[in-house]
Amino acid sequence: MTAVTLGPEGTYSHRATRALDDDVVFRQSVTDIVAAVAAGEFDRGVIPIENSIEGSVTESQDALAEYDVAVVREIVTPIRHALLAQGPNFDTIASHSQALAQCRSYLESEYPDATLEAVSSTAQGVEYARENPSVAGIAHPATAGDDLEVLAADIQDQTSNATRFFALAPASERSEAGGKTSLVVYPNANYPGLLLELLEPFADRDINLSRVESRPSGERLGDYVFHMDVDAGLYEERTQEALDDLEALAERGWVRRLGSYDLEHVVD
Ligand SMILES: O=C(O)C(=O)Cc1ccccc1
Repeated sequence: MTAVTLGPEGTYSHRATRALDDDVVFRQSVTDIVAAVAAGEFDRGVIPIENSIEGSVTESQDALAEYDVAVVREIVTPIRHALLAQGPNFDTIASHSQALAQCRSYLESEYPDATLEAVSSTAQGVEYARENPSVAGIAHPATAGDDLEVLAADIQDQTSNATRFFALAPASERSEAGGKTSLVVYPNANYPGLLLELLEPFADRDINLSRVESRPSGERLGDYVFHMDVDAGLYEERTQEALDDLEALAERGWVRRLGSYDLEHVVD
C-alpha cells in the first residue's frame, strides 16, 4: 500500500506515517494530501490534526469538512524540536507554523531579532537551512544529517509536546469499529441553545465527547462547522441513535461521519 504525507522526508508527519508500514510519497500541503486520498490516488494519507501546545491544525480540519474521506487510525506521537543550522550565524528561522508556535517563548528569549518564516513543513525549513547559512530550521534532530549542526535540542515551550495525526483512507473504507468516532456537523442554523442541542444526544446516552471545535463555515460571518470526537464506535446502537438525533437537528445542513478507529500511541 502507498501512503501520502507532508514532505519532504523527515517531517513529523513522515515519522507518524511509519506506523502504517506503507510505501510513502510526499505532498507539500495537508489539503493536497486529503484531496489526493479523496480522489482515490493513494490507499492512505497521514495528516496532523491537533497539538498539545498549539491546538488544532485548522487547514486539516477545513480539508476534512471539504473532502469526503474516512479516518481509519489515530496516531499520537511526542514532538521534540531542535534548532538546526550550518552554524550559529543565521538571521532567519524557517519552519512549519505549528513548530514556530510551539517554540514561541524559546525563540522570543533566545533569538528576539531573528526573522521567523513559516514554510510548508519542518523538513522543508531544514532544506532551506542546508542551502543557506543565514537560515536555521526547527525540526526533529534526525533531519540534521551530517551537514547541519544541532544548535539546541528540546526547544518546545512545554516538555510534554504531542501531536495527534489521522490516517485517512478513501471514503469506501470507512469503519464502524473502534472506540472513538470523528464527526463533522454543519447545522446551517443559528438560534439560542443550538450548540447545547447538538451536544445533548451524546450526553443523554452517556457518550463522552473528547473534542469539540468550531470552524468558520466560509458561508457567512458567525456561521460554523463543528468538529466532534466521541468516545464510542459507530457500531454501537447508542452512537447510531445519537447520530439520528444529530441528523434531525442538522436537517438544513449535513453530518459527516469520518469513521471509527482505536487510539494508538507511537513512541518515536
Ligand atoms: O512540518 C512537519 O514536520 C509536520 O509534519 C507538521 C507538524 C509540525 C509541527 C509539529 C507536528 C507536525
